[in-house]
Formats: sequence, structure tokens, C-alpha cells
Amino acid sequence: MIIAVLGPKGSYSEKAAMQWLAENGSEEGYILEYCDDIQDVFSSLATGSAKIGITPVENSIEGSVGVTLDMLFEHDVSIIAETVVAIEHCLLSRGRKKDIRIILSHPQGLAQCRQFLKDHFKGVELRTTGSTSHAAKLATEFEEMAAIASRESAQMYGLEVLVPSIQDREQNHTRFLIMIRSGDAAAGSQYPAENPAVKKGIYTGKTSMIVGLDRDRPGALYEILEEFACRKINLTRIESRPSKRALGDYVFYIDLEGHISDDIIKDAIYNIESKVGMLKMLGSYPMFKNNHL
Ligand SMILES: O=C(O)C(=O)Cc1ccccc1
Repeated sequence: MIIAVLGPKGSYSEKAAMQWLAENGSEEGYILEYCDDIQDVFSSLATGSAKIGITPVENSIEGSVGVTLDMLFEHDVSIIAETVVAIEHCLLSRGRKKDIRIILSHPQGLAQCRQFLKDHFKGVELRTTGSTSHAAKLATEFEEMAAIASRESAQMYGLEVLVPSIQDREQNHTRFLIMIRSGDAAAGSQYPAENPAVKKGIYTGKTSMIVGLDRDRPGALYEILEEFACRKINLTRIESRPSKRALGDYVFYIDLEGHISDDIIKDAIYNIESKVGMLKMLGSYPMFKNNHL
């Protein structure tokens, strides 16, 4: 089974993949395909090159990963799981701190360390890369380059950790989605919609969807949310994103507690379908639970 993640080796997406496989007790029989960026992870799923794709979707400091949200809208994928990874960014380089002229990272890495960069590297050029591990790999080439990436990347690419734990808040977590191509039974069969673990109550189910309202009018969003509220369905996230059709036109990304195999969830969605212009189900899957977070 091929799993597409952000590459090269040492990315947080790779960490997410290993963590998710360990959580499921299936660390063997998987091959990682390292992609240049988030779009390529989705393309890899679309072409069938990989059966599973893993990308970051949300960070506790910086918020949503817009590209992943956009790709979820554009591609026929189903979310089969989520996992949350603790992120410790470090400043890595071959050179010395005073010689650093360029700092590289994934846009999320730069954003999560914004204050650190302002306080210690004002005026230094910031460059974005497809992943933090790509930044680390590039930083091996010149002494005046540094990367914001994980401690593991330092080891992997032979860089020094100049400054550890540089994110703007000590607590830093990123949620990753584990996805398959919609209807890809071969990859999905291990994690079926009727997930027995969810049924047994070991996991709480989570359901994700994208909703587009038919037209802008008072109360349109309220009417959707009412279908959840009246059934005591808890939303864990709601986020608007430009529909890209016109300025001020939005779609809503909604996550809620409950599995599509639960009657009340089915019922709520059935009622919502007649009220919206567009409803795209992204999947029902076990909610990530870790008491240490
Ligand atoms: O670039 C990576 O390593 C990723 O997996 C994306 C990312 C970047 C920064 C924080 C969390 C995830």
C-alpha cells in the first residue's frame, strides 16, 4: 500500500503517517511516496499512484491550511482518519547564527515562528518551500541558509540545531487528514464507513462536509446549523472559505461529532440537503483522541 506524504524524508507529514500507522498497529507493508507539495499528494491519489494521502489541515497557532481545504473541494477524496502531531520547530543550519542571511520553510513553518523571526532575524530574507524537510535539505547547500524544520530533519540532513523550539507558542499541534480516493474500496476496506470501533463506542465518530448556500439571504446559515442544534449534534469546527466564484461568496467547512451510520446524523444531513445549493460529504471517521494533548 503506497502512502503519499510531503517529502523529502523528515517532513511532519511523514511523522503523521508513522504515527497513524502505529495507532493502527500496522507499520509494515506500507511504502511512502514523497511528494513536492500538498497539491501533488492529491494528484497522486487522483492518478491512483498512491492509495492513501496524508496532508496537514489545521494548526493550533496558524489555523487552517488553505491549500488542503481547497483540494478537498476540488478532488474526489474521502477522509478515513485524522491524527494530531505535536510540532517542535527548530532553526537548523550548517553555518553559524550570525551568518544566516536566508531562512527557508513551509509557509506554515514561517507563520508559526513569526514572532521569533521578527525578534531575532529582522530583515533576513524568508523563502517558502513545499515542506519543512525540503527547506532542511536546501539549507545543507550554503552556510548562510537556515531552515525551520524538525529536530529529526537536522539529524537526517546533517545540520546543527541552532535554536530549538522556536514556535511562537510552546504548545503547537497540527491535525493531519488521512484520505483515499472516493469509492476506492481497496484502500478503504480496512476503515469502512460502518467502522466497528466507532459502533462499539471505542471511538467517537467525526463527520466532515462542505456546504454551499443556494443564495445569500438572512438566516441561510442559521437554518443549516439549526438542523444540528435541534438534534444536539456537536460541531467541532466551522470555517468559511472563498468559493472562488466571486468576492464575498463562500462555502462552509463543517466538522461534527457523530458518524454517518448514526441515524441522527443521517437525518440531519437528509434535511440539510434540501436547503443548500451544494453539499459535499468528505467522510466519517474515528475522531482523534489523545489525553496528553
Ligand atoms: O512541511 C512539513 O513538514 C509538513 O508536513 C507541513 C507542515 C509544516 C509546518 C507545520 C506542520 C506541518
